[in-house]
Amino acid sequence: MSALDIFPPTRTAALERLARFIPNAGRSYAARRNYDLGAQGHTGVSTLSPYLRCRLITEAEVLEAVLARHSQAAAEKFIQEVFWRTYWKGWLELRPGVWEQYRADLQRDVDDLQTQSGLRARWESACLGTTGIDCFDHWARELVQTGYLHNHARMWFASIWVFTLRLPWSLGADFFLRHLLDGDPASNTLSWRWVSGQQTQGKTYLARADNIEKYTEGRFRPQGLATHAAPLLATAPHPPRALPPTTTPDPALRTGLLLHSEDLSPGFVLEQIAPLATATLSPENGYSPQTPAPHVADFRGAAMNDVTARWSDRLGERENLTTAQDIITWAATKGLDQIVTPHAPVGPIAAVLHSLRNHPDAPSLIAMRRPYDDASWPLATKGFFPFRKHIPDLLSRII
Ligand SMILES: Cc1cc2nc3c(=O)[nH]c(=O)nc-3n(C[C@H](O)[C@H](O)[C@H](O)COP(=O)(O)OP(=O)(O)OC[C@H]3O[C@@H](n4cnc5c(N)ncnc54)[C@H](O)[C@@H]3O)c2cc1C
Repeated sequence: MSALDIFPPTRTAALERLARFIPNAGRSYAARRNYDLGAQGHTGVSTLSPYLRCRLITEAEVLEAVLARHSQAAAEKFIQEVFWRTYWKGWLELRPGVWEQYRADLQRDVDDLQTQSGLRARWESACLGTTGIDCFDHWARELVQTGYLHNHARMWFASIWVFTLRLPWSLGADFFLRHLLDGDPASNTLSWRWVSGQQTQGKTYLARADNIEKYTEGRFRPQGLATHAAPLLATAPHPPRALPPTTTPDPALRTGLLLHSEDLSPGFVLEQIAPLATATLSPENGYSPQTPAPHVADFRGAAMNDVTARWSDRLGERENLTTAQDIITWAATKGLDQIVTPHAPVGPIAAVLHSLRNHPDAPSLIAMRRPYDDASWPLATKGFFPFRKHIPDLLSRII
């Protein structure tokens, strides 16, 4: 089955998946979430991540549905995992330089692939799943075929990549970003940093054969894994910035709506505006200097078609754009005074919007942040454990 057969890119598919999962979101999730039973057996987890990633369904909707069926205590573990996503998004949003640093490190490592044939051969073998470490090879192929990996497999895979195969962490993060349907600048970059010991200073994650054997129910017991995981060279600390303020649209102005795959639930924007025209923004690959798997762009493109079809009576004419200049031309052609868009967190879409803002001919750009993000992101100043203490309060305020 292809990635898009497993993850149909529609909101209907997301809602059906959520409904199927809800009965298991309580204590059974806590008991089963760490077991990776193979591509056909990811039943202990929700597999909602591709949908949450582009907000075909939102975190608030998922949490609300879970809390309608389970108590907060029973669903504590699942709720915390959703808030891991929220925490990583907020953490990176407060420190956009970490994404820039990753992009620079990655470009350097990709350049090394051109000049160091030994490194290139080891990297290709890891990406093709021909290292001889059976579990690792299996996950490399599962990722390429399905666009998804179980969380525990991601942790083991990243650890083996860094500490056993001794490959640069940024090339591993890039391999994930080019293939995961849920590939995310925040969750992916920061998780790889966490495994390799750069996120929580001095702490690394070591994949152990007995742990892999237990949580794959004996499918694998790899030999020859690294027995030590010394943290990679620590990077300079990144003090958090304040979140930039948001502005509100002026309903009296001629308004265009700009949609993008960072947030495909535009209801909260359409409560405030009646757009004369709508454009969808799909920048040329800004996730990687290398070619991404076609299923990633196909998923995002189809998800965007799904949202524009569902909201068609509210959107006016629709165009597809890729650059800041395209947006300026579109706004001029339609005579727009104001462009309204859901806020795009750190990543390639935010980069296009940033260059639009700096362009002298650009119309005013209003990026609307959700109350969920506004309430939670500023709390991601330290580690997850201080952040976690706020979850009950956040739930009472935003759900
Ligand atoms: C090296 C590495 C790379 C990762 N890269 C990504 C990525 O690019 N995009 C991404 O969405 N997640 C990433 N994760 C986090 C996590 O593995 C996935 O979110 C999870 O496996 C998705 O499966 P699920 O929807 O079945 O999760 P469930 O267990 O059902 O959890 C529900 C939701 O909570 C969120 N979530 C769960 N666990 C985590 C976590 N540890 N960190 C952040 N959010 C979490 C996801 O949105 C997920 O859909 C990464 C983890 C590691 C260790």
